[in-house]
Amino acid sequence: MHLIGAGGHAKVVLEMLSEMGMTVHGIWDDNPSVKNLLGYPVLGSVMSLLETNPQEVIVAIGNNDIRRKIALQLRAKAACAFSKTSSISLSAELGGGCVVMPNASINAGTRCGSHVIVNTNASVDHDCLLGDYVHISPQAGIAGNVEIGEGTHVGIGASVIQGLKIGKWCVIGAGAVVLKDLPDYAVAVGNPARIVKTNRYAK
Ligand SMILES: CC(=O)SCCNC(=O)CCNC(=O)[C@H](O)C(C)(C)COP(=O)(O)OP(=O)(O)OC[C@H]1O[C@@H](n2cnc3c(N)ncnc32)[C@H](O)[C@@H]1OP(=O)(O)O
Repeated sequence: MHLIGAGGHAKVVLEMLSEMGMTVHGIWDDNPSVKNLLGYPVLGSVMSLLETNPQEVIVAIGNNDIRRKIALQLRAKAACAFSKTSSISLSAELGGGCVVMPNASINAGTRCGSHVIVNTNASVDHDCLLGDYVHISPQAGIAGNVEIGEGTHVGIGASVIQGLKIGKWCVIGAGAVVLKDLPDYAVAVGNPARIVKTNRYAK
């Protein structure tokens, strides 16, 4: 197993992989000034890893758009990482590359696409649908039957009430309380959440 990314998010993922008893063969990052992660050496750039045709990789980068760009270049199996303190329903379905952090919950009937992050203490309740590259930040709460489109970032401590449809590549600000559907690319903040701008970087 190889780990792409050597930042803070990767550090938490690395600890979870070690808890799971997985052997990490190498850590790779495009920032040459990062030399090691938790005592593991950083071996080189992402491209230098991809040229070796690795068998199994986890893209441990918190930024949804960067994670997507790297994931699209992968031919290797995208591995998942789960904290032993996370709670994932047996009826939930997760795609490749998903990461579920300590004390996060994913309840019955929820389906996550690929490379989804459910961060520390976040709660995704029953029958939700999370698109590829979604990131649910620490302490965020997603009620039942919520649909969240590809690449959307739900900020730390935000809440989304039941049954809503959130578009793709949205950003929901820290602590926002979302009471209505949001269109694609919306950046929404506050309680109740209001759209303040458009997220253009991923268009
Ligand atoms: C383990 C980890 O670390 S996971 C990472 C967790 N990180 C997060 O959850 C970060 C979430 N990001 C935010 O909340 C950001 O503030 C964003 C993305 C919503 C907006 O950031 P920017 O695009 O830089 O916008 P900017 O800071 O210019 O804010 C625009 C307006 O919205 C307001 N605003 C921004 N964020 C919020 C917020 N969370 N709640 C209320 N108002 C907010 C600003 O005060 C500003 O208002 P003004 O125009 O009246 O001055």
